[in-house]
Amino acid sequence: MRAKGSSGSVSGKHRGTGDFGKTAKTGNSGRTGRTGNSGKIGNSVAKSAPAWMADLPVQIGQQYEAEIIGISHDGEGVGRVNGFTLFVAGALPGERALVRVEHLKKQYGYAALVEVLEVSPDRIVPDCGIYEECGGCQLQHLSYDAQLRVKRQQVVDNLQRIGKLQVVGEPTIGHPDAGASDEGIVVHPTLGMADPWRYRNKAQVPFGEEQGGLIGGFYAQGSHRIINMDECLIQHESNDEVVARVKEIGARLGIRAYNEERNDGLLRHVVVKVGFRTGEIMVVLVTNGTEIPRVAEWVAGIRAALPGVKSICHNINVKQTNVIFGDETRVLWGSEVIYDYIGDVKFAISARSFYQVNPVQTEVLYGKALEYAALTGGETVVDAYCGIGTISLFLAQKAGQVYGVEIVEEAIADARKNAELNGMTNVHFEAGPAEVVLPEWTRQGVRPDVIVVDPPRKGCDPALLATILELQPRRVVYVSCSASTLARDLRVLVDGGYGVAEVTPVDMFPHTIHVECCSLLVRKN
Ligand SMILES: C[S@@+](CC[C@H](N)C(=O)[O-])C[C@H]1O[C@@H](n2cnc3c(N)ncnc32)[C@H](O)[C@@H]1O
Repeated sequence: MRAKGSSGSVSGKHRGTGDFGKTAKTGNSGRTGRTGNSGKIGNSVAKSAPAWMADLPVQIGQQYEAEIIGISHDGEGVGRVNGFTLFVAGALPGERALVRVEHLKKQYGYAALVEVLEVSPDRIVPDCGIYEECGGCQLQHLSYDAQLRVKRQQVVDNLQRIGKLQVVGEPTIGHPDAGASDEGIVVHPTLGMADPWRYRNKAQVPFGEEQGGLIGGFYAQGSHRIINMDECLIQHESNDEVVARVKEIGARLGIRAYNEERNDGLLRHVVVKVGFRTGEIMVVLVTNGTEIPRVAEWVAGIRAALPGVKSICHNINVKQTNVIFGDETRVLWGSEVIYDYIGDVKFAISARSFYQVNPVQTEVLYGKALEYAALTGGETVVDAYCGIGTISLFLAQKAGQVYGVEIVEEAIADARKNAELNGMTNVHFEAGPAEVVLPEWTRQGVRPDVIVVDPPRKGCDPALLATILELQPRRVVYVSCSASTLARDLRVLVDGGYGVAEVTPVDMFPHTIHVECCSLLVRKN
């Protein structure tokens, strides 16, 4: 394909915007002409470029027409030019686009989207006014239906490419065990949200100053520069409301924001948590200092903002770090915790405790895990990587005995408190690495009928998978936030005698590229 001239400075995340006819120009790219001066950028880079670069079919600074054939795990369009792969932020599958190469590796490169020449029917104008600057969402320029399709396809691709697993064409409805054969895995359509907005129950907003005024919002992509934000469309409305009120009160009281470079100023972050089912709100002011001036006025102002405020806390973080919380949290007013429910299970949420951020979809995900576990009341279940015990307690409602293991001691303390809160006595929690604790339980005679795993992105420890294969539970339910490590681990379990009955992707984070999955494996013999 013929190289086109460079159009000059196009930078940032370009996602064609505006009214899409046959072609669309990029959002803030300025000059997007298809011809122009290709000299300077290409030539200056070429002088210092390594020798292998000259042999590639594309060159830095040059423009090309690319066919966009997929979407990467970072949400960039995957483009092909003369058989070479270019990642193009803002381009969508099915599009043809004019792109300018910015960075090259031996096997692939990165290009800026200059102009969309053939627009995908799934492209939409993002609803959010700050989508271009903010790194929070990656897929707002793709219709929600298409997002769900793309997420399912990512799971399928990973199962096939990494797991070397066979996926049957279109999902079928049947008994969960029906697919536990060699015929192939059923990957269901992604379970999405009826209303995929305002789903987050937690906001963590950094504060700064602009022209002497207090601002709060998000960090511009790849930097620690704070951009002011009035609303975030994936946050619960009350979180936006609290942040606005904190800005107002801070400005009125002349509070200085923390400056990371100079390590001075007071207000660092405001963290807001809201219980979707209870309506209870917690506000945490994180400061660089032990005292908040005129604290009573803060408390009164925040309480007046929303009737649901049940807890106002002060976290002290005097370290020169970008870690949000410091070690000490004080209650300024109200309760130390707020409460929320997942299904019928009640959870206490403190300033520091982990809690799933999309409670609506958490119920969908755990509901799927419960369905796949097929509990009848007497089973022994192990929940490995259990966090604060959310899945354990959800399953304990239908199981004989549940054992939960988690490496973070504080999370296990929360899990025990939550079991007590719900009067559940058939759960046992232990802190430690799952790959060490599960073999210990085995030595003590624990024989699980079902093992549920919900590991971090890196997937299950090989020793844990080996123990599962030794224990041979009838069912393994694998909850995953990374399709690639899921595929790798499923291959190990399949080689060890399990059939993958089915996989259900669940959209926990609409408009972002992330996808969670719940998979059912059934022992073959
Ligand atoms: C994806 S989270 C799952 C949390 C929980 N199941 C939930 O839904 O809230 C993964 C958890 O695994 C824990 N973890 C990481 N490595 C671990 C290990 N080797 N053994 C046990 N837990 C581990 C992390 O601390 C984290 O809480």
